[in-house]
Amino acid sequence: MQSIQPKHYAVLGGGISGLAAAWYLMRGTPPKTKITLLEATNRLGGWIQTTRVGEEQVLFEQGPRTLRPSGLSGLATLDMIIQLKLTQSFLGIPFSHPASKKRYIYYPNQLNELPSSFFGTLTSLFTLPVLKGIIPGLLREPFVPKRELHNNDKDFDDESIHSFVSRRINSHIADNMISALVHGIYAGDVTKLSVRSTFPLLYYSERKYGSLLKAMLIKSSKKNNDSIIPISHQDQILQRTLVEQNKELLESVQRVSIYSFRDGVEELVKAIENELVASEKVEIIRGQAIQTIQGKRINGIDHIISTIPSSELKKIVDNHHSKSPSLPHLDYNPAVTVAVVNLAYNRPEILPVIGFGYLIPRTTPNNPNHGLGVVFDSCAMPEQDPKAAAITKLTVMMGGHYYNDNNIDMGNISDEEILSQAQDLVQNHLNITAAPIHALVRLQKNCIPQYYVGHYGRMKQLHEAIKSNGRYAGKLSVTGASYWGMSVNDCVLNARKLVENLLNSDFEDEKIGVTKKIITGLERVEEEGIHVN
Ligand SMILES: C=Cc1c2[nH]c(c1C)Cc1[nH]c(c(CCC(=O)O)c1C)Cc1[nH]c(c(C)c1CCC(=O)O)Cc1[nH]c(c(C)c1C=C)C2
Repeated sequence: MQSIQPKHYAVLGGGISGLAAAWYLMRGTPPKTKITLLEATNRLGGWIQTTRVGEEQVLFEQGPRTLRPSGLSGLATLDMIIQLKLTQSFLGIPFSHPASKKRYIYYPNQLNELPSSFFGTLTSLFTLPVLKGIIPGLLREPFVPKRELHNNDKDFDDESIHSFVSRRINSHIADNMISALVHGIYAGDVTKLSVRSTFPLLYYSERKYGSLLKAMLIKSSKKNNDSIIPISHQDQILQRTLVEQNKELLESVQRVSIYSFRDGVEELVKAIENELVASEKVEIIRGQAIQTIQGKRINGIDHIISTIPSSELKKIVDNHHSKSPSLPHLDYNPAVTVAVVNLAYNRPEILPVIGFGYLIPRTTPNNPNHGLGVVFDSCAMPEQDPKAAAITKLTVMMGGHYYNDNNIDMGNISDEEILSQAQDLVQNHLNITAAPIHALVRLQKNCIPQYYVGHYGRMKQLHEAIKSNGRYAGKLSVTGASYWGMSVNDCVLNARKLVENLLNSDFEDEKIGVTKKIITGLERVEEEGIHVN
């Protein structure tokens, strides 16, 4: 990464995307560069939040609790972790560990263990109520015709996850297994989320091979190195570079399925924050929400990277006097609120099963508290609680799309009420009647953006609109969970690529004399669209 003229960058938002963008700018720019990170609240990290409570200092994760080392985005985060010297604190869980292998679905009134091996799969295909009808569905799948492209509009070729799975397998699987999975990642509604943007592997398997099973078989043959999901040239180069630079670490994490740190995921936030605070280039301004970014040059700032939710960006880019929005689609997708309740019990064996946890599909009857799932935290990382070896820790997650669908305003519901809902849920599902020794309630407001059907097409139009907007072209770029992937890994990778693109475009402009490329942060749309047929 290289840039010539020192510039002043503003990064809006102090969640993981904003922190990562500021950190990559700090490392890639010349000495006199100024980087101002603006965060509306008084804390950094967004929904990554780790808290220790009580005398035993029990660790509670109120946001993401583990990261995955796999894929290019996993590699980007690992690379960052090495640079931040966080490897000493690294806690990896191998694939063979129950917290990796054993996941459950609560349906209709019992825990169904999901298959984790081929032989496991065979037996559960016949026995699990949640997988009823999967055998005829899978036998039929290779013969289901590929969906026609309508009006030849490749950008808006899309459907809901529910419609895709019902069409190719059957609606029982979509309603039960897949709706549960969607609760465990997006806290979202399987009938509204875009298959193309949330499960691109399914979407591109059909587009490329005409069938999910055919795609799986072709991919499992060792001769085939083609990726099903299109990979840009930039990503291929980055992948090769990161593998080359981190060979040793990659070898050591080969068997790791998920990981965190001794003091939880927030260690990553703190490590980035510490380096930013120590840098002369960086100023962090907290507790101040930015009101507007109109005007040619805002207080001498050359470029703004917005990582705040797109609906918040809309409020500050739109000119209140004009009727049409300055930039399209920024507030199209809603985000969902998740009630996260951490519970600790002073008994080691309170759970009926061991594993990662369980998910609750939309079809589970009797779900008055809008439960999405429960994580069995103490199964995964007991090392995080050295002073409380004999405890059981759970995290109950409730709400998500249910709050939006039922117009529930959680602002009026007290923490005591939310805690009592979570206790009610674990009593009904897990038969836990004991009182917890510690409990923590956090309403994570609008924490997960929902990529509704047509998201790809809208992002392409947004990309074009930023590029052609006289006010914002070359001065504003966007990244963060609102646009393209909401996992921690996605946020880190997308921030890295945006900063690399920005700095390379400055370099080309000033050194080589070519016309500066306008970077929006949504460059991925240019590559991906051409692969749809
Ligand atoms: C019950 C609700 C939720 C659980 N986790 C989340 C919710 C809403 C949030 C969440 N889960 C994942 C992500 C993205 C990746 C990340 O940042 O780590 C987010 C925001 C990952 C994830 N969780 C599950 C799956 C299958 C995935 C995708 C990839 C992976 O395998 O890691 C399953 C799962 N989530 C929860 C439970 C109890 C569960 C399975 C039993 C909790």
